[in-house]
Amino acid sequence: MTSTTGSAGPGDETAPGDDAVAKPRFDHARAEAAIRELLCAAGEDPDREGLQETPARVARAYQELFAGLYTDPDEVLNRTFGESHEELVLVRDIPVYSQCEHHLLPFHGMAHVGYIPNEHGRVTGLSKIARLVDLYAKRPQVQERLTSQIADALARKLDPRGVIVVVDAEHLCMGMRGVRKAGSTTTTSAVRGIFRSSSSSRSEALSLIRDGR
Ligand SMILES: Nc1nc2c(ncn2[C@@H]2O[C@H](COP(=O)(O)OP(=O)(O)OP(=O)(O)O)[C@@H](O)[C@H]2O)c(=O)[nH]1
Ligand SMILES: [Zn+2]
Repeated sequence: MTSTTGSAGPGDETAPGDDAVAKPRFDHARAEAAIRELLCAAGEDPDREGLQETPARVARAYQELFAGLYTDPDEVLNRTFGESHEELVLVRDIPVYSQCEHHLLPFHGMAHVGYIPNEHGRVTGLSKIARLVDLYAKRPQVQERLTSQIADALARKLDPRGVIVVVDAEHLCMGMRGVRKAGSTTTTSAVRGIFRSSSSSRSEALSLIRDGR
């Protein structure tokens, strides 16, 4: 099994029993110590009653929020099946919760993912598309990279005629701090194949994404 993240990344250790390829995993003890240290740095007392279990809780939360670092995207898309459908398949309004890699604050919104299968009609289960979005969202991210990683994984595994991905999201680092523009949203798109070369295919998909018709 190959790792998705190469050699760099948090918890960069070999999982027990996997001596063939170094597979990164979340280092819970290290994360817990770091959260305790952060509380100290903020002038808090990590031993006061309300905070005693916080480092362990936050470490568990981050293990979940960064779970996408430890899953191979190719595994998610390994199960495909033949279905003679050579028109658009579009999954709209997939909820996205990610963390901006600059501030480790959430950005959240919706992803819309469409593709046109190739002439062999290889399609994937609809849930696998939502799993793919989750996998790339659950890691320190920027919205542009999230969008293109989803498109590239689908292009690589399904060899479709085209892929279109649109993500609309609000970044809390722009709302609750810094420039404080709560409610502003960012839209990113990535198009591959026919959606790049044909403006009419792209417009049709975009209007389905926006209006459902
Ligand atoms: N392009 C892009 N920028 C992002 C994303 N998430 C956060 N940012 C931006 O990353 C930038 C980081 O800017 P810096 O100047 O290094 O950090 P900063 O001083 O905290 O910036 P401010 O947020 O402006 O206070 C900010 O402009 C954020 O709005 C993202 O997904 N894509
Ligand atoms: Zn940010």
